[in-house]
Amino acid sequence: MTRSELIAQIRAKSSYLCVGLDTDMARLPAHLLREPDPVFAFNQQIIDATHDLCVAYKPNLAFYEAMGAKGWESLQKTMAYIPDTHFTIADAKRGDIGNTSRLYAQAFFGELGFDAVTVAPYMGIDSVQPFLEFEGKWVILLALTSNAGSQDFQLTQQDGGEPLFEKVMRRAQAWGSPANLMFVVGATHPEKFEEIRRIAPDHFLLVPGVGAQGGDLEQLTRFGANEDVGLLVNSSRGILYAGSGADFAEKARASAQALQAEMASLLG
Ligand SMILES: O=C(O)c1cc(=O)[nH]c(=O)n1[C@@H]1O[C@H](COP(=O)(O)O)[C@@H](O)[C@H]1O
Repeated sequence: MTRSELIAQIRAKSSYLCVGLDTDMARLPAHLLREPDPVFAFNQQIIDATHDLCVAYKPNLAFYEAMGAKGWESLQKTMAYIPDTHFTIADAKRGDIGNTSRLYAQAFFGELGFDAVTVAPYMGIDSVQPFLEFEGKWVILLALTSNAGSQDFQLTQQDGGEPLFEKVMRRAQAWGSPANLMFVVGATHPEKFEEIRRIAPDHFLLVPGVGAQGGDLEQLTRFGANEDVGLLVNSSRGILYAGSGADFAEKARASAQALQAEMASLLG
């Protein structure tokens, strides 16, 4: 999906919501465990209940890989079920020597057909470039993550006083463009969004950390939105597990709807 197609979807739906498909077997409603593929059955109902409210889906690979070959099958079926109108993100946090990154890119973009993959910047340009070389696909580079451990490296000051995550954002802008590169910035750092927009005014930001991790949608939108909106805000557990019974999909919809309604009002 191109940048302008993504922006058109956001405008049409007044939504920059990404639903995280972190589908955990241990948290599925009991009645679904009788299905031949409970993970896919759950995802199907979540997608049916939320597709008009969101513009993106982000399966987190760990939840599928943990189930071996069966998990991979559930992921393939889920990808085939997500409507073409939606931006799809493989949350895989990959990155390796170029030779290996090329095959990760083939797996997520070629084999599974995702629009985007999350990539760790730690190994530098040649670990990221093979993903960027895929025509029409996106890298979403980890910049400032939502977890407490973001203090350990990302927020440490480099020579010249800038934190490491800012150096990553500045340097990576020479590798890709706003048409194929986004950055991950956690919703748990609302005070950083103003500076981040000075560094990267045009790039989309994938913002996880609202819902279960407590990030504030109003604040991150006020400081993080640009004239194209420029945000994809993810919620996983807050939507998927809003209910735990037979009505889980209705509860998920209500949770997604509350976020979308707030987004619509913030977009004016
Ligand atoms: O890359 C990510 O998506 C990500 C980056 C980050 O800094 N923090 C973060 O929580 N995530 C992912 O975003 C999702 C957040 O899930 P919830 O906290 O349940 O909404 C999980 O799939 C995380 O792996």
